[in-house]
Amino acid sequence: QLSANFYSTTCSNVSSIVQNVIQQALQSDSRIGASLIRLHFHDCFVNGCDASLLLDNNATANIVSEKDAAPNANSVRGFDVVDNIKSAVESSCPGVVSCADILALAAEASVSLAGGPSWNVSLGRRDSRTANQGGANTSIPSPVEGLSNITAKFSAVGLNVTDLVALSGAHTFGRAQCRVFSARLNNFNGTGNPDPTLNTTYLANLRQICPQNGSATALANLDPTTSDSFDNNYFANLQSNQGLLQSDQELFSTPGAATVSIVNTFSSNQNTFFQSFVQSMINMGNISPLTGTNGEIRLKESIEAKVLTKWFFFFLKQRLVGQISKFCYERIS
Ligand code: HEM
Ligand SMILES: [Ca+2]
Ligand SMILES: [Ca+2]
Repeated sequence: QLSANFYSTTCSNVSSIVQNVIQQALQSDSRIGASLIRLHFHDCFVNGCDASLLLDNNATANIVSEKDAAPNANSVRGFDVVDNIKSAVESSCPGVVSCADILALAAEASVSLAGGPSWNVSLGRRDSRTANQGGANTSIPSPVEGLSNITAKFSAVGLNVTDLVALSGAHTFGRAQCRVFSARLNNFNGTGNPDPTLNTTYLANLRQICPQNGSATALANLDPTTSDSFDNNYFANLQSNQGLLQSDQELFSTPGAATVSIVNTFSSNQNTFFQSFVQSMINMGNISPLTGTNGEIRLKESIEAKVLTKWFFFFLKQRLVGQISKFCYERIS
């Protein structure tokens, strides 16, 4: 249903608009690309890729925001850049491009700007009028729930074990807070010892970043070797017991798991990883999108902007629209 040329007549340069805003944002925040691809992931796993994640709490509209679900609260970031992207897209192509497609395009741009593969993003998703906080709590994998549960959560949205390993490769960039992996450092599962699948030098480094009475929100690189580049080093890290999250290391260290040989393949051949990653991003981006006349194209237009449109003050309208900041965070009907 989705198609790469969905906006070819209505917003033909939408990809480059998105890419330019992210390139700008990267100047002051080397982490932002990682944060943006994660938004697409956390959106797609809950009610499909429909920008449900972006809706803010709103009692009158009956929205209980997914942003406050456990996997997202004090964790997902990058909404200000989503704002800037929507704003830039609106000033070239008013009212045409969905927030859900912006998240998909931002994910691709973030990967390619970090040195990873580029691909044609399938487009035509529309935005939800609902959010599902309960769904976000149950459907998004936790880093401590074990490989079989995580595999089941991927399977529930139509993704297989190859998708799981390939997409986990997104942990080749970005950061994680001490609180999501510190259980591995000292008293793993009540053993009184650290996780035995942690490389000892790496363990010592992590203990420095996350001392026992230190800040739970201190940050470690998900990829200790090439922290901001999109490459296949993540898989070599797993082979040397340097996966940061329990869920990362289990892909390689679970005896007999189907994921082990896939990690080995991706570690030995970056091209194979890149090709699989692209295919799996397309698979993830296809999770139950709203299309046709379902959903809406979110845009919080001010009353003034609507009146001005009526009176054909088109340039003024565009300027006004450019000044509204909450584009993707409220449903419009
Ligand atoms: C396989 C199951 C997965 C689990 C359990 C998981 C878990 C996590 C956790 C716990 C964090 C750190 C959050 C924090 O400290 O605030 C994180 C960060 C991240 N995740 Fe995942 N993740 C998974 C899959 C994915 C997938 C499929 C993608 C994208 C395709 C992805 C992309 C990222 C990125 C890029 C970051 C860093 C974000 C930043 O620096 O802002 N993850 N993940
Ligand atoms: Ca969603
Ligand atoms: Ca890397």
